[in-house]
Amino acid sequence: MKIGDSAFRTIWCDGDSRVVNVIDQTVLPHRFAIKTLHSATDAALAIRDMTVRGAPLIGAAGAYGLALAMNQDPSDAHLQSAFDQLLVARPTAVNLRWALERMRGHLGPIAPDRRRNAAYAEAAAIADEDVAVCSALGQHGAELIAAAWRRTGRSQPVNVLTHCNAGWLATVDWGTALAPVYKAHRAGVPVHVWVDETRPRNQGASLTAYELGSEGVPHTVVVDNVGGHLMQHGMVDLCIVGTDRTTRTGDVCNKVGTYLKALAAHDNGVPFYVALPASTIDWRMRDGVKEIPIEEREATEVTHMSGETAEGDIATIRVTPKNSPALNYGFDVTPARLVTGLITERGVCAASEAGLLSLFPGEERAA
Ligand SMILES: CSC[C@H]1O[C@H](OP(=O)(O)O)[C@H](O)[C@@H]1O
Repeated sequence: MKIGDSAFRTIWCDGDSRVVNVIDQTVLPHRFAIKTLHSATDAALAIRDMTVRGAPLIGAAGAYGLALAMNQDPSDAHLQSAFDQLLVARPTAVNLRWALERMRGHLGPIAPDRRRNAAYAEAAAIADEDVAVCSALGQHGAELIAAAWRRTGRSQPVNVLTHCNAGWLATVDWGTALAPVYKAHRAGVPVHVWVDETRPRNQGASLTAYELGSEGVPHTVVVDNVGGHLMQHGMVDLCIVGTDRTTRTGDVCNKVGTYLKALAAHDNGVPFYVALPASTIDWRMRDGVKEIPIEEREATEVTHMSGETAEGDIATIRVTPKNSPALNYGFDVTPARLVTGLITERGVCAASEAGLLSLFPGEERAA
């Protein structure tokens, strides 16, 4: 997507030097900085510290992390050790395992002395596919927004509520939950987005607002807990969120707080959609609440906040008493019964095994 007059992806390879560049998302929106990755360790740290974040982007970063590993040492042992190091960088987004397993499966049969070029090519293919897939799901989702606009008699903008950041910064480009918003906006459908700030890392306030502002999409940043009030007062036409892992039965794991938005939407008859590429479906799992690993991050993400001072400096402050413990679960699971539909690159389906298999036949074997 565009930043100013320049088009960007979130991750790209400098072909000559074989290093990997990423937008440093820890300093947005106050700074725009590029971080260069030279090794699998750099990639693992970038995933772990959320320099790069968002399920599809985490997958692409893992893939390029293995390419960087093959650039250093293409041996079987290093392929496996880099795979293991990258896999544990963050536990919830299934895209990381999906991308690493795809890369290892592709590289394993190749002679070590021919792995480097093959690794960069496969990582680039994963990135390019993500762009195409998110563009396609954006088109399917845009039709839902256009239908909502028609239901208003084309008399007012469509109000979409989203949680966290599932925009182009969470993918290689376009995004998942925001891809339909961008496609609708560019097609002339008036849309306004309620942006959940999304404590504690504030991906909504810092990243979603930044993206929407750069694209000229009207939006309003709101505190996480106002969503239910907005829905009670008819101020939300539909919710669209992303996901880090969706089970074959349609249970959705997403940034913590998503489940509470889904409950409020269900209680107020507001359609609740989840946008996801196939790489986010975990066909091995059936019960999201029981099976999906929920990342627990450092308590300091809750007890402290970072931002820009009046002087333009980036500062971090404590927002809790020094001796108050804090608990920081990063995700929660929304049961399929609360999900109106899943927006995928192949179309929109019910949040159910039958719905997913109607779009992705042949996955029965993973039952
Ligand atoms: C398109 S996946 C976006 C997904 O990832 C975010 O989590 P995090 O920022 O911690 O990587 C959040 O769950 C988003 O919905």
